[in-house]
Order: sequence, then structure tokens, then C-alpha cells
Amino acid sequence: MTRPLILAVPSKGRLQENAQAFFARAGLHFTRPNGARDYRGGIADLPEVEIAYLSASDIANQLASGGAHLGVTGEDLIREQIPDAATRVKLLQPLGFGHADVVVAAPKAWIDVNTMADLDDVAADLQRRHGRRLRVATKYVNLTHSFFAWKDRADGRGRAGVSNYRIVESLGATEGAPAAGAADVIVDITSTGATLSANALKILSDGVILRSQAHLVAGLSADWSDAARTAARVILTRIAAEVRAREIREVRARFDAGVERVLVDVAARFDARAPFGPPAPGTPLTLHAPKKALFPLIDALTAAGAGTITVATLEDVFEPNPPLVAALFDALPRGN
Ligand SMILES: Nc1ncnc2c1ncn2[C@@H]1O[C@H](COP(=O)(O)OP(=O)(O)OP(=O)(O)O)[C@@H](O)[C@H]1O
Ligand SMILES: O=P(O)(O)OC[C@H]1O[C@H](OP(=O)(O)OP(=O)(O)O)[C@H](O)[C@@H]1O
Ligand SMILES: [Mg+2]
Repeated sequence: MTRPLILAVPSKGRLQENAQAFFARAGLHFTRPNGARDYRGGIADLPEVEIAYLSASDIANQLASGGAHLGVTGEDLIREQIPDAATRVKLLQPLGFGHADVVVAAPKAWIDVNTMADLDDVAADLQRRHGRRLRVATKYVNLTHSFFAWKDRADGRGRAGVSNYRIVESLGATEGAPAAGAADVIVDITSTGATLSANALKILSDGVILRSQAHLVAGLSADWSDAARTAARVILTRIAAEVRAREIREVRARFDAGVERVLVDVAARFDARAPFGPPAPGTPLTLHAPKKALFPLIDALTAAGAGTITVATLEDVFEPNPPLVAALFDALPRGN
């Protein structure tokens, strides 16, 4: 029997390990009663949630068709596989792993070809001189079509599209297609660049189609029953608390006077907030500050007369109405 909320997570490889670790940091521990080959599981203290272990590509499909409420998959697969993505899914949160760029790459030996405009020239040339179209090997057929169809902007500063080409569908080892004579150029993902380089391919300078990473995604056409909504709220609240805690540092400092002025100043300059309000006289001020503003903030607090300053990382920060929860509920149709 399926449970009210289906969470689809990758069944193997890099994405699976990273996704599991991400949920665990938010206190959501996956259970898999029948071992790693069981493609159904749960979350330790949330009996309403069923985990479906699927391939990253199936997760995109299930999110689009209503077979999963929430899922973890790459943005590249969402954009490629779901034509009307905006109406079917909602990308809730980038997850900081599974980084890969979808790129147009050509043989390094093509020394005069460095841009999409150059590639368009090659395509025109092939057509004129050899009566054939440029062959593009890829599994990202839709992303390729929409990227190649792009026309120069009116001001002439946009990149060129490519007109004469055909797709050679490739389901794997795409980078090998040019050397094998099966295609002229490729569109594929790259992360370290090692595979492109090993196959003597180079990325065109304006040929990055998408910078992708894994996202937490909601499927808008799933059965969002009250029980599913309640479970989703619990999951997203925990995730939001963990994500918020990672983004900030807690800074504490005591001021003998003028703390109100300090509060206004650090809010304006560093986006540092006092989650518990101004301190009672004689007690320290607690601030939550973006991690990247930490050291300038400390300098500013010192200059404003702070005594000892402590900095702490927090485990979780639960805030009322976290944006992540609002992002889901704003995207869903009103309660059933
Ligand atoms: N080398 C990589 N580095 C980072 N992310 C990647 C890499 N290869 C693929 N991905 C991302 O992982 C997701 C799944 O990729 P893919 O379709 O290749 O699945 P897979 O090959 O079955 O899984 P994996 O390669 O993780 O074992 C995609 O969103 C993709 O962008
Ligand atoms: O830029 P790089 O770091 O070299 O990574 C890019 C490669 O990684 C992926 O392959 P993967 O290892 O997942 O094998 P797969 O083709 O079986 O998915 C992808 O399909 C590229 O070929
Ligand atoms: Mg792969």
C-alpha cells in the first residue's frame, strides 16, 4: 500500500549518497527494511512518507506525472524531460551537489571553432560543400534544440544560433562519438572536464547551456492530500532549519551602551539580525549573520565597543514560516 507522501530519491551513485546525507543532516534518516536492493523505504519517524528509489531520470518523470510528491534530481533532467516544467514541478531548493554543466563541445583539432557563431559557420559550410548537416551527439535533445534555435538579439550582442544540424541520439559515452565518426560535436554534461579532455574535446566559449545541480523538487500534480501536505511541511521545516543553520553564524557580544544603534547598523550593512530582539541590560546581544559577512561584522562590532565576541555554528535554526515551506504551499493548488 502506498503511503500519503512519496519522496523519490536516486537509487545509486553519487546522487544517492549525497541525497541520503543531506536528509540525514536535517534529522531525516532513511530506513530500508529489506536492504539496499529494496527500492522502497521510509523515514525513521515519519510513517506517512514512502521513499521510492529510482534513477535520476525516472525521478524527473515521476515528479512531472504526479507519481511523486517530492524528489531529488538534477535540474538538467527536469529541463530536458519536462517541457512545461513551470506548471508541473517546483524547484524548491538547490542542494549543493551533483554540479554538472550541460555544454556544447567540439574537437580540439577545430582550431578556428571557439564560439556558437563559429559552429554555425561550420554547419553552413558542411551543407554547402558536402550537402550534409552538422551532426550533434547528445541525450539532451530538447535542451539542444532550444539552445541551437536561439537567434541573435536585435542589438547584435547575443550569441548565434545554429541552423543546419541534426541530432544523433546517444545514450552513453557521448564524448566518444566524434572520434568514432558518429557525430561532429556533442552536447553533454561535464563536471571536472576530465572526460572531455580525454576525448580531445573543448567547450565553446558561449556554449554553456545550463549550469545544473541536484535540487529538491515538488511534483505539483501529485495527490496533495491533507496527510501529504502535513508530512511535506514536517520534512521541509526540518530541511529549512538545517539549511538556514549552515548559511549563518551565531555571533554574541556585549555592549555597555548604544546597542540599538549597533543593531540598526549591522542589519543594514551585513544583513545581521537579532533573532531574540534587543538584549536586556547587562546581557549579551545575539546575532545571526550570513557566514560570508562574519569577519567584517566582527570588525564593526569591535569598532562599536563590543567586549568579548563569540562565534558559533548552529545545528538547526527553526524560524516561523520558512521560505522553503512557503515556496511549496504557494505553488500548490489551495487545500483539497
Ligand atoms: N560527473 C558528474 N558529476 C556530477 N553530477 C553528475 C555527473 N554526472 C551526472 N551528474 C548528474 O547526476 C544526475 C544523474 O546523471 P546520470 O543521468 O548520468 O545518471 P547515472 O549515470 O545513472 O548516475 P551516476 O552518474 O550518478 O551514477 C544528472 O542530473 C546529472 O547532471
Ligand atoms: O567532467 P567529468 O568529471 O569527466 O564528468 C562528466 C562525465 O560524468 C558523467 O558520466 P558518468 O561517470 O556518470 O558515467 P555514465 O555515462 O555512465 O553516467 C557524464 O555522463 C560525463 O561523461
Ligand atoms: Mg552518470
